[in-house]
Amino acid sequence: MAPPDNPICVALDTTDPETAAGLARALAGTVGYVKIGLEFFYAHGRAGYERVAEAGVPIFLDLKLHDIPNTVAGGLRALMSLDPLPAIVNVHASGGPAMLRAARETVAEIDEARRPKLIAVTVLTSLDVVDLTTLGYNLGGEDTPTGHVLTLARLAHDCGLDGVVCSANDLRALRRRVPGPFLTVVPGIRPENAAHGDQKRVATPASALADGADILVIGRPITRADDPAEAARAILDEIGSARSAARE
Ligand SMILES: O=C(O)c1cc(=O)[nH]c(=O)n1[C@@H]1O[C@H](COP(=O)(O)O)[C@@H](O)[C@H]1O
Repeated sequence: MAPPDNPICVALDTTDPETAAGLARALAGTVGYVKIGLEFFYAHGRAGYERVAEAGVPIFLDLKLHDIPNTVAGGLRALMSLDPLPAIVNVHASGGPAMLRAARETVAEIDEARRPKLIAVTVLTSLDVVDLTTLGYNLGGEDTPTGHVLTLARLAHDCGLDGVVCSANDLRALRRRVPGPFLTVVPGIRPENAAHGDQKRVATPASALADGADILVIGRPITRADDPAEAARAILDEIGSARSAARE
């Protein structure tokens, strides 16, 4: 799968439809995707989605489905009647192999040219090794969640999914150990000096791309800026400068 031309995906985490649609319009032409998540979709559903879609920016519909296979398939099938279809949809890899295959079969009902990419969330970027241990995961003495991310990524790959959501910290191991092409969508992105907020496993845009990210999911550092389009352009410039420096 070829990496997208513009890797920036902006998370429109708001319940205000004017704000979401206004951001999508302001960012059109500057970013590759916008992301609609739980907050906005629970508040405004299809109508809100269609309003954001009017800006013409491809949409990552981030609803992180996680349930029994039949329910996830039913939920995804309902989403496959959205117009326009999202470019990307996701489920939780920890829903297990039967659920992942059911999800894959459901999106495959759409013809290949229009079919949304289906990706799986591995370990949330808000969780660190202490959280995973609290949740009862045996990390085999490792001090990062990467081993668990790899297990879930291989599972998603073997079930026919198009890629994963993971942290930048997992990318090098993932690129070595999971065969490509496999889309890597990476949240927890923070430009130098930006507040981390609730994110625990973070990286700068340039380092995430250097380590193999295809898409960078960025919310608050762009949406809370005085001028979101300018903030997105500054991140693209930073990425461009880092790439030129790496080539020299
Ligand atoms: O699936 C996601 O997009 C996601 C997965 C993950 O592990 N971590 C994560 O932060 N996200 C999403 O990425 C966005 C990050 O937003 P900011 O922290 O504001 O940049 C939010 O919309 C999260 O829901």
